[in-house]
Amino acid sequence: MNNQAPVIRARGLSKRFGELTAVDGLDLTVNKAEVFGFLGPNGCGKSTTIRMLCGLLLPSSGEIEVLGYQIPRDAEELKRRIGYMTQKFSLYEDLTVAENLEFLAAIQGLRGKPARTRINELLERYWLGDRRKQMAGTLSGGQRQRLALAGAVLHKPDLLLLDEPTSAVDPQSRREFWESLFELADAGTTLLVSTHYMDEAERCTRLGILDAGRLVADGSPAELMSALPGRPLLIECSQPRQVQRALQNQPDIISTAQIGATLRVLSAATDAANPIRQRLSDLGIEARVSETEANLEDVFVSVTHKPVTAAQVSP
Ligand SMILES: Nc1ncnc2c1ncn2[C@@H]1O[C@H](COP(=O)(O)OP(=O)(O)OP(=O)(O)O)[C@@H](O)[C@H]1O
Repeated sequence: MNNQAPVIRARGLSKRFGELTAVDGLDLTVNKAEVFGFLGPNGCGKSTTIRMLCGLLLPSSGEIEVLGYQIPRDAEELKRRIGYMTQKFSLYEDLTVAENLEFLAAIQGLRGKPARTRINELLERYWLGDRRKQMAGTLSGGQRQRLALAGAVLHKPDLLLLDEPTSAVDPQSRREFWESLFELADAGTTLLVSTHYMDEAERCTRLGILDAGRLVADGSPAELMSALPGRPLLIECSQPRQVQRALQNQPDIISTAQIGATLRVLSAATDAANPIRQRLSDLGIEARVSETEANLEDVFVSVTHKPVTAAQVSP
């Protein structure tokens, strides 16, 4: 494979389940050593896309090339070169930490000293050295995901596909997990990670936002934020709900979200502050309106027209 060739290249990728189009004409390119984030509302087609890219699910139409392999035709060869991990713990709960990795190594034909060396290295790297004899079923959420990651990279894959790997873990474990992902990317592994969390999305080198099976934004977090149409504004007031009602259904207002006593408003107009000040003053509402820096939540709301839920915002 030529070094310049993308690691993942999908064109016109679609998946239909009966009447439902889960993935709709997706064009996607992921380059070597990128940490490509897949962000999108529930049910927008992230898992379905990842499963097609791994060769686990047949597309209804479209072309996929991963690491130079045509998928689904070369899916068996591809499996040896990729790691795949989901939020659901897929290892054996009644085997110990070390036994799980030994089992995976044996399946991949890695035995004896090379297997022991690699397993010890992974147990150290993923802070599981003192847990090697513990049953996997008794590990904490964060430890389970670190074990699953160790299992997914045991055979040193060139590409790692992770489907919401941190959904079931606490914020501290999520940060540690992401440090491990960056170590892998630094060593040349390409990563595609789906997530619900904005703080994780912000850390990706490039992001694709999916909505109803379509790619509605693609770029680095900084590029997406600078391309945001219109302006985010902060409105400080004593009655944010009253202000929210006053601005709802106004032309140019894309979204309003209450954060404590402040209202965050996204407006499609470039000079939105003055008309808003005027409208609130006409209604006799006292408020301080100021422009603010765009963040990824603004991008998400503007391209999907869906609110960001509390669970998606960094704790
Ligand atoms: N095997 C299946 N049969 C029928 N419908 C399916 C199947 N798999 C997925 N879907 C539907 O396809 C759509 C996309 O699902 P998918 O799991 O890819 O979304 P997602 O973006 O990963 O969602 P979430 O963030 O909630 O995990 C959903 O409406 C889902 O119900």
